[in-house]
Amino acid sequence: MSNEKAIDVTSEIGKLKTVLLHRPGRELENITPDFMERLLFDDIPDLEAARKEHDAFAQVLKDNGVEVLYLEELAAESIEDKEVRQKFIEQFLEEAHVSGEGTIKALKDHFSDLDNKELIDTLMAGVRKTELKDYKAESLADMASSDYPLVLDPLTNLYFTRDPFATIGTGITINQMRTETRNRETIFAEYIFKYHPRFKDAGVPIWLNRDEKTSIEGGDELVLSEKVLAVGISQRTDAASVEKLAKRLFENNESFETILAFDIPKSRAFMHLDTVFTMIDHDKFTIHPGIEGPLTVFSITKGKDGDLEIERERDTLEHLLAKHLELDNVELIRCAGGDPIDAAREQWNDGSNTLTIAPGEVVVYARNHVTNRILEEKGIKLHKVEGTELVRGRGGPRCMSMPLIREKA
Ligand SMILES: NC(=O)NCCC[C@H](N)C(=O)O
Repeated sequence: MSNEKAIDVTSEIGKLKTVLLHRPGRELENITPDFMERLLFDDIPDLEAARKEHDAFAQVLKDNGVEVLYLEELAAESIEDKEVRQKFIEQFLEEAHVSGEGTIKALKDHFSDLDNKELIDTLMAGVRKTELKDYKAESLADMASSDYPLVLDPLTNLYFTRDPFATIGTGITINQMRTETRNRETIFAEYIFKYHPRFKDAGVPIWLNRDEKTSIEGGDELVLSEKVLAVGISQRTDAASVEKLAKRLFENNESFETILAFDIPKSRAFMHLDTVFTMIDHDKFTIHPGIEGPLTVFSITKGKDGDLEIERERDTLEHLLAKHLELDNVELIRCAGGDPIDAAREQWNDGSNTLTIAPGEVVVYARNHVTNRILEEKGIKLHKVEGTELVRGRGGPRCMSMPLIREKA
């Protein structure tokens, strides 16, 4: 590789160079109505249609000069060493709480026939009881009856690559996720940054790791500029994680000077900050009007002796963003223009969740036509993609992408 850094993201809007995606896999075919809520889905997607939509999304990125990397490929390339592969399987099964010696043995036999890519796809998809041949009950845990049809749960949310780890500057946070169902997603990041040839010797700092006691998810982590981050305190991210992140960044001399903590309502519709607020140009942001009333913003800066200086911002969001980003003005573009019915409908379908691929140029779901028309009227260039199946997991283009490298904005 050239002298480019492995990770380099100092804004939400600089031209996107390299991005990480996950093509929806068989995990979506292990969602059933009974377990849908726990798996964080609101409906059952059609895998083939979801893949078509996702491929079209990836194509838009490639057509715009973006290098697209796939999580499943990087993960497979990270476990080429036999011992690493073995360790990975052990850790994965342990964290999945697979119990029963017979079950574990049958799963390991099942995996032994698979090459690395097939293994990763299978671990992502989960394993049904009916897939295990030659299964012999050996322990009480194997023998006790259970109606549960899976021996290994699927990781249904992997195509939302934004959340399990997140890039900030030249480093990453490997996230302690809020929910049990998403926590194993971060094992892939652990192995990629430890063992993948592209990343292992690149000295990528890990600002927060997956064993933290408080949670944070990438949808709450927004890099507004080289100096300013916005982090949501949300249904998924604890205030304590924001403080830890601030300390780690300030201690390690990254360029960041201010963290704006956005305290947003804790609800499923607004699960992360990026479901209600994204940056789309130097001075333009999308926002869902539903959070403007209840929103409180705190600014966190470096205090004395390693302490943090925390202040509650009293100004309007426009003014405080302009002040911290050193701009004369900023414009907030309201989801569906603020119409209470259209805004609620379109935010639910990720109308505020844009992926910016260059200043003033974003990828959006075509279905949010009221918001899209307003963005176009404001001079934003839109790449519209279909998201009828993808949106059933409640995430949009920003949620489905993790930028690894952006040009300076
Ligand atoms: N950044 C995001 O808002 N990601 C969307 C995640 C959706 C997923 N079904 C979840 O509930 O975690």
